[in-house]
Parts: sequence; structure tokens; C-alpha cells
Amino acid sequence: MGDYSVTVLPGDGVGPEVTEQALEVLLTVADLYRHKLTIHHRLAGLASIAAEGVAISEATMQTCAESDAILFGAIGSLPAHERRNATVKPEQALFRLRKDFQFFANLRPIRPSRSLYSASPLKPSYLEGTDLIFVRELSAGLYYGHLESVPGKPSEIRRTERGEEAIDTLLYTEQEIERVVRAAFDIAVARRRLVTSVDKANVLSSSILWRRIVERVAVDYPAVTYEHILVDACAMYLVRDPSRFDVIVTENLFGDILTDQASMLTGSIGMIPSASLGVRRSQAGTFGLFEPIHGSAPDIEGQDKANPVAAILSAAMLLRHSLGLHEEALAVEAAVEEVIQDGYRTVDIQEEGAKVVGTREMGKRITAALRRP
Ligand SMILES: NC(=O)c1ccc[n+]([C@@H]2O[C@H](COP(=O)([O-])OP(=O)(O)OC[C@H]3O[C@@H](n4cnc5c(N)ncnc54)[C@H](O)[C@@H]3O)[C@@H](O)[C@H]2O)c1
Ligand SMILES: CC(C)[C@H](C(=O)O)[C@@H](O)C(=O)O
Ligand SMILES: [Mg+2]
Repeated sequence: MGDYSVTVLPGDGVGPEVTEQALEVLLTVADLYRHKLTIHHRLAGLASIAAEGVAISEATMQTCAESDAILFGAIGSLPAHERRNATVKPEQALFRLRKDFQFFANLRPIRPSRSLYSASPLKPSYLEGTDLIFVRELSAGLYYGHLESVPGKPSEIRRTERGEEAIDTLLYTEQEIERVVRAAFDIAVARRRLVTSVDKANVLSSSILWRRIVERVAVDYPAVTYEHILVDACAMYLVRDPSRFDVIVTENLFGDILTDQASMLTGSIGMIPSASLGVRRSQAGTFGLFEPIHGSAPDIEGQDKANPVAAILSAAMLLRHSLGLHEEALAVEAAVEEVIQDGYRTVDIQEEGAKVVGTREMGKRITAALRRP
């Protein structure tokens, strides 16, 4: 029996709806295995801006720092054009969490369930055997050019004599590349031992450095096969032959885009969880942030339509990676699979003959299916 603490940041839009279900699962599994779980509920994103004027407060950052893990929903719900000129943006909460806690490795597993093959736009024959994991670099690259901590590396729109111009900076240090590449090779050792490094080395300097560092790291992993592929070709292979991949490692923006695309192999973006990990150890694992890869889904907010599976599987990743509770994580994953096999579907994965249920009922059924193996 362990004693753990988790900070919960439900965020905006469907964030609170799916996080409520994930939290119920987490509390139930903790109960089942007799662990003590202390939950700190805090605000992030628009919810925090409305209440405290900032996307995430110092006090909330401190609470996160004192926890074993962070369970995150989603942030941001206004259409981007409505808040284009706002200086305080909900996304800043994520950037702050990722940068301050150095969450450099973002794991996004894509493993289509056989029971959901017909929910995917791809034919089942293309999906068979697909089991891959993205390791997306998360704390550097284009996303961070705007930070004052990177002087002279701007991200801005500026006026010139010829009109406006815009600039973003894609900066990677060799240390930032090496640590995420190493994380990918470490993961591959325990899987099918194939790393695919995705870049745009035919154009970008940052990708040329990235490739060099992959070559250097690979020397330490003689049992792992690796390949380099260009990001545009990767987008094509993900649809043509997804089962060829095992571990895909790539920089921040490429990883953001490719993972939303790859989510459709499972039928919906509402199915894909993620773990954002750094170097800090928690009492039995690695301190991390766990969230679905989807956003606040303003188009379905408040309608009990969001698929809670991505959030629930993120809770499973939290159990595994930050609390070191492997059996408990498997119990959550088995409960999700059981409910799907029983034919329950949220609208995003609905198929002919399926029993379509809302966010709450899907969550309730998964909670009810939890048992100790
Ligand atoms: N990590 C995060 O918090 C995160 C991630 C992505 C986007 N965002 C933010 O979310 C807002 C909306 O962005 P967007 O519309 O481009 O992306 P989105 O992921 O919110 O939604 C894209 C589409 O997927 C659907 N969808 C998303 N999650 C779903 C779920 N659980 N079940 C069923 N359908 C689901 C939505 O209804 C929508 O049609 C933006 O402000 C964006 O910045 C936040
Ligand atoms: C909200 C946004 C900044 C974020 C990202 O691009 O990293 C999201 O799309 C994600 O995938 O977590
Ligand atoms: Mg994204």
C-alpha cells in the first residue's frame, strides 16, 4: 500500500468532463489496491485566467512540484481569432509546465484495438499489427522561440517598411536532442528494438544536427536498429504501412502534427493518452504530466459527447510511470478494452450496431469494469 499525491488540472472545454471520468477511475483503482491517493484540484488555462489573471499561478506550480504526478485535461476553448491580441493565453499553462519541469519526452502510444478497426477510416488490413509509440520532444524547438529566456531568438510579428513580417525560431541544443533520442532508444530496448527518427534534414539545420546526434547515440545501443526518415514521407507511411513502426522520435512540432494524424488509426483522437516525462524522480517512478493528446474540443463542450478513453488511459500511464504501479495500470487498460469489446462507444468511435453512450456513462462503465487480476 502506497501513499501518493496527484495534482489535477482539468482545464477548459471538455477537459473537466473527461478528467472527471479519469479521476474516478484513478480513485477506484487506488481503492481496489488499497493505496492512499491525495488529490489537489487546481485551475489552468482559461479557467485560471478568469479566476487569477494568469494561465497557471505560482501557487499551482508549487502544488504540482510537490506532487508525484499531474493529471491534466485540456486547455483553451475560444476560437483563436477571438483572442489573437490577448497577451495572456491558456496555452501558456502548458508551456510553463513543460519548460519549468523539463518534460522533454512526450510519449504518445498508438495501438489500435481490433474491436475498433471499423471505426478507423483505414481498412483493417492496413491496421493489423500496428503498435507504435511516439517520443515527441516537448520542451524546446519552435514552441519556445518566444521565451525571454532565449534572448535574441524571437517569435514575433513585426512592422517593416514593406509591411508586416513574422519570425519564429527553431533552436535545439545538442543536449536537448540527445536526451530525447536516448529516451527513445531506451524505450525501444524493451519493445521491438526499432527506432525511426523523423526529421527534415534535407532542409533544416536543426534536423542535420538531430541526425548527427541520433547516429552518435545509436552507437550505445547495438541491439537497436534505427532509421532516419523525412517528416513528409513519415506522414505518408503512417497511412500506407503503420505497422512498420515501433518507436518514432521527432522534434516538437513534427510530433504534434504526426500524432494527431496517427490517432485516426485507432478511430479517434479521443483514444490517445500521453505521458510527459523529465528527469526528476518521484517516489516510485518519474515525475510527469499525463494528458490526452486532444484539446478542449469547443465544438462538443458541455454536451456529454467527449470520449473519456484518452484521459482514462492517461491515468493508466500516470500509474505506470509516476507511481510505479504497473499492475494497476494494466487493470485500467483491461477495463477500457473490456468495455469497448462489450460494444460501448462514444459518438466519435460509433459504428453500426454499437451501443452509443455519453462521456459519463462510458466513464462509469470503465470504472465498473475495474478489477484486480
Ligand atoms: N493539450 C491541450 O490542452 C491541447 C491540445 C490540443 C489543442 N488544444 C487547444 O484546444 C482548442 C481546440 O483545438 P482544436 O479544435 O484544434 O483541437 P481539439 O483536439 O480540441 O479538437 C479537434 C477535433 O477533435 C474532436 N475531439 C477532440 N477531443 C475529443 C474527444 N475526447 N472525444 C471526441 N472528439 C474529440 C473535436 O470535437 C474536434 O472536432 C485550442 O484552443 C487548442 O489550442 C489544447
Ligand atoms: C495546445 C497546444 C499548444 C499543444 C501543443 O501543440 O503542444 C497541443 O496541441 C498538444 O498536442 O498538446
Ligand atoms: Mg497537439
